[in-house]
Amino acid sequence: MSKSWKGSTEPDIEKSDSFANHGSQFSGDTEVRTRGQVPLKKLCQRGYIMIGTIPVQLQPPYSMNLQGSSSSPSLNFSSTCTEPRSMSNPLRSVQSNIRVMHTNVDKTLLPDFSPSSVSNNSLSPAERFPASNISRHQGKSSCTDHLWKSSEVGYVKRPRPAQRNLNNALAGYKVDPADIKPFDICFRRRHNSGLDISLHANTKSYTEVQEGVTEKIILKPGMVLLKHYLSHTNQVEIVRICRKLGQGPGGFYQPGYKDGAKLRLQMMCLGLDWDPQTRKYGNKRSIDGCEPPNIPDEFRDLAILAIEEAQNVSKKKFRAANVEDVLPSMSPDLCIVNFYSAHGRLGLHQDRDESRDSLHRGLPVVSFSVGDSAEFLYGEERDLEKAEKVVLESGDVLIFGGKSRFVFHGVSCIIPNSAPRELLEATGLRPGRLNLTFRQF
Ligand SMILES: O=C(O)CCC(=O)C(=O)O
Ligand SMILES: [Fe+2]
Repeated sequence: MSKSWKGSTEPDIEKSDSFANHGSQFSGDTEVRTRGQVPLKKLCQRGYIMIGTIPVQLQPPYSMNLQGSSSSPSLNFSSTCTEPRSMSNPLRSVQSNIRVMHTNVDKTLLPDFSPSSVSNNSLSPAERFPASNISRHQGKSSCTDHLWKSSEVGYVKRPRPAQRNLNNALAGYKVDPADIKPFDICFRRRHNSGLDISLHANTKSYTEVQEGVTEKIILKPGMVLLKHYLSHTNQVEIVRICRKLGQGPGGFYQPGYKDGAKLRLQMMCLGLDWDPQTRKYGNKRSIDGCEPPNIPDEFRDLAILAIEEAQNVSKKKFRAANVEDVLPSMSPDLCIVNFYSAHGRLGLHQDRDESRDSLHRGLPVVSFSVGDSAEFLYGEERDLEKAEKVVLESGDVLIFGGKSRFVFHGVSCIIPNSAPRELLEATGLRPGRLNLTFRQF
């Protein structure tokens, strides 16, 4: 998303109590973000003293980056999501056209709607991300904190906070360990499903709510909803992989804005990092210098197949000589993964932080929903009164490109206890919703 979304109009943001102490962890100036070694003299200028050869930080944040708009009109969703909703689809048999995802993982939210964000993209992709930088790293993390290691079961050992802070300070990054502590989207005792699932007491079974051929709904030209497109196997793998990546270097964290407000979700970027403060993409994230994990091939393949499916239905509907004019193809090179807990939301926004070329061509955003359902709003204007509403359920894929690339959209609420029972039993997923949005920079 061009997370402008999450930015300025975000109604669900909460002010961090610890803003005074931690706000600038996210908003260092460009010097602070300088990659590689920071000259010791500069460290001292920034509030470090030297003890022997070790620079020690005296104060938290030096400079707050307050440039640009940090606030915007607040939009209040009048949420009605208090009850589980009945799922709309009748019983169907499992669709066959979705590949079962492989289990090998090659190691590996959000935008701005202000018109100015497009002008931020005035450089070509090549200028902003030279080819050498945009290629994904293979296997190894280049996180400044080289002590992070994945264990076989997918958990990570991290260095102690003091060591981590020192490493990052030396490398020019400022990290508040509280903001990057590993976030596990699943309950740890996943095999004790009786205990876990009791927290989702009203969950429905797939067999009650879906299974079957994908229902394809054209919401607007270029905007297609594929109901129940992701198979159970796909969804389980998505949870499993996101869980693992989310706890490693470059994994989930709760992002914040320049003004210290926090987004009401956990976010992780794959392929390229998206910075909610600058609304720009980059190869490393500014909080701790970690490179985003690669987009797993399985995810990419599913996203591409979903676009083809949406193109097929669009072609029929609009009798287009060239379906690319209605809904262009896209090869994802970045993915923003959001985990919304029960109270997660996302304000109305447009996704427009991708490259000028990508936006100009209307290359689509592909959005996967897994877990609890969400009330999703969309419309031509940033106006809640005029917005249309659709419920996105676990397994749904939403695609918006072409003329709908700049549609305003947001999540007004997460519907409690609406995740499929089998998914929870297979994964131990916590209450909440996993959303993956794929784009091409
Ligand atoms: O969670 C969703 O369905 C929407 C996410 C979104 O709009 C974004 O990440 O830009
Ligand atoms: Fe978005």
